[in-house]
Amino acid sequence: MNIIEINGIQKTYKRKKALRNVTCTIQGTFGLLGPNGAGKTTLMRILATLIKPDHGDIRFNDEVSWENSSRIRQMIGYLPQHFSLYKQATVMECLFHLAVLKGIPKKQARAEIEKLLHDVNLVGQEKTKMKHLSGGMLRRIGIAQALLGDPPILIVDEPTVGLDIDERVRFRQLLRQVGKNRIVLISTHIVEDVEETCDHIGILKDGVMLFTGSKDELKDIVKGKVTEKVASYEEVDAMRDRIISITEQGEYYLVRYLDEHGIHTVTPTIQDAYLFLTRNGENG
Ligand SMILES: Nc1ncnc2c1ncn2[C@@H]1O[C@H](COP(=O)(O)OP(=O)(O)OP(=O)(O)O)[C@@H](O)[C@H]1O
Repeated sequence: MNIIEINGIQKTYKRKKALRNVTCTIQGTFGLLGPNGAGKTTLMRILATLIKPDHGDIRFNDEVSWENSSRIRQMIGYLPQHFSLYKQATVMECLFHLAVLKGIPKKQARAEIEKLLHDVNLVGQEKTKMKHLSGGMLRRIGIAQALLGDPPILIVDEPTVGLDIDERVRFRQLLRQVGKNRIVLISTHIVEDVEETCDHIGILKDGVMLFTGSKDELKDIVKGKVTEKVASYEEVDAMRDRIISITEQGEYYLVRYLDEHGIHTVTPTIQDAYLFLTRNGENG
């Protein structure tokens, strides 16, 4: 099984510490979840070999060092947060150009692009100009270009930002499907992205990796610590630092909140655990 081992990565911009001694293992479909400014894009860009860390090392399958960037680049497909290329070109022209840049022989490129367009459900759009694609279609073309050359690692930064609900659902399904036979690393601040797409989760805040593990392991952290009750406006106000969600019920509110000593606890979700960790720091 493919595996990326990240060991003691640090990165500072001027005086801002963006990553502090990040150590973790990435395999399967891995969702990197964190609030704005957590350091997600910095870690993605380091993994995509676009920037270098100040300290630490990364290895792929225990053999290839990330310092061998030309070898690593051949193994990575990368979809940055803002992907929009060659607006005047057609889908086929754009993908063909990128395939040639990736070193795919011209004779093979067309057949590979046709297969990828099938995989991302965009058959029939070969002649559509890039500027006429919807946000969701553009993200799917982004995945197709990242998969040119069939890399064993796919890195996707903030995959569903700017997509409508339908497109989000379809895009998450696509990521699941392409993650069947490669590492897919997704960075996001949207809990549903990792919930529906990833088997493994990492939670990053202020440059510190607070958690890595499975979805069940994450939920276990808040087992017995999530409660629901009907409360008045005054009660809601008093507990506002611990609230996860509020639903209006006539004059009252159904409040879901974190309570270490809760009596009537409910089954925790990934969102509960994420809020617990990012509000409280390491291990709560
Ligand atoms: N080129 C840069 N120069 C200076 N500071 C930077 C630079 N890039 C990022 N930072 C800072 O480093 C920290 C981490 O940024 P990063 O973009 O990696 O976080 P993020 O989790 O991806 O956040 P977002 O979701 O908002 O993009 C932030 O405080 C950011 O302001």
